[in-house]
Amino acid sequence: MLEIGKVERYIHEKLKNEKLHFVLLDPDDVPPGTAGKIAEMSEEIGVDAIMVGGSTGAEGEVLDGVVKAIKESSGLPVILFPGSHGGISKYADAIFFMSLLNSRNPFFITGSQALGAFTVKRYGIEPIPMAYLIIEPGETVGWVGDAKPIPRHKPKIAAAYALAGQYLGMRLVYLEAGSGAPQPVPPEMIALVKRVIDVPLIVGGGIRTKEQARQAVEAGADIIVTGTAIEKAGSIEKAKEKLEELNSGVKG
Ligand SMILES: CC(C)=CCC/C(C)=C/CC/C(C)=C/CC/C(C)=C/COP(=O)(O)OP(=O)(O)O
Ligand SMILES: O=P(O)(O)OC[C@@H](O)CO
Ligand SMILES: [Mg+2]
Repeated sequence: MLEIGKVERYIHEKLKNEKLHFVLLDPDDVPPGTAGKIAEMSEEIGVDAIMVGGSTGAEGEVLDGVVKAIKESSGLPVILFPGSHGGISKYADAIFFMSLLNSRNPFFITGSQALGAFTVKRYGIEPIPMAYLIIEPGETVGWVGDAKPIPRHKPKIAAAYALAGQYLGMRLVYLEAGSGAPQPVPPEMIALVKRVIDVPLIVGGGIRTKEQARQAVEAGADIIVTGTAIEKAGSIEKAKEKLEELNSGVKG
C-alpha cells in the first residue's frame, strides 16, 4: 500500500503552524565544505529543509559530496531537486519527483522520470510528486527544460496548470520564476493559484529580500525557496545575515 513518507509528513506537520523556508544549494556552484556550513547555519536559524540540485552539472560525485556534507553537518531533511534523472543521490532523504508540466518536451514531463524511477526505488529515496511550473522569465531552467513559460500577467494559466497537476495526483505545486530571476513570481499569480488548489504551494526564483519573501507568503505561498541570494552573498558571514533576513521574512 502507498504510504506518505517521512519528509512529506514533516512538511505537512510543520505547515499546520508556520510557513516554511527551504534553502536550495546547487552542487555546481557550492563546494561540499561551504554547503555543510550553510546547512548548519540554516538549521540554527530555523530553515526547514535543504534542497539540492541544479540544471547543469549537479550529478555524480559532485552531487554525492554535497549531499553527504549537508547530512553530516545538519539534521535537516535533504530533498533532491533534480534537473534530470542524473540528479539522484543515494545519500538524500527525499526527491521532488517533479514533472515540468509546461514543457514542450515530453522528456521533462515523463521521460526523465521514467529513467530515474528505478534508481529512486533502489536507493529507497522518498519520492514526493510535484507539479513544476515555469513562470516568465524562467532563466536557465526555463531554457534547459524547454518550457513555454507562463506569462507573468496571466495568473489564470498558472492556476489551470496547478489544478491540473493536483488532479493528476501531484501533492505539491511549485511556481518557478527561474534561479536568479530579476523579479520573483508576481503576488497576484501566487494568490490565484493558492485560491484554486488544496495542496501546498512552493514559490521560488528571484527572492532576494525579506520584503519579497514576506510578500510571497502574504500572497499565499506555503513554502519559499531561496538559493542565489545566499550562494552569492560573498562570504559565510554575509550568507548567515542573508539567511536570517530571508528566514525572518518567511516566518513573519
Ligand atoms: C524526477 C526526475 C527523476 C526528474 C525530473 C527532471 C525534471 C522534470 C526537471 C525539470 C527541468 C529542470 C532542468 C529542472 C532544474 C531544477 C533546478 C535544480 C533549478 C535550479 O537550478 P539552477 O540554479 O537554475 O541551476 P543552474 O545554477 O544550473 O542554472
Ligand atoms: O536561486 P533563486 O533565485 O533563489 O531561486 C531558487 C529556486 O526557485 C530556483 O530553482
Ligand atoms: Mg543555481
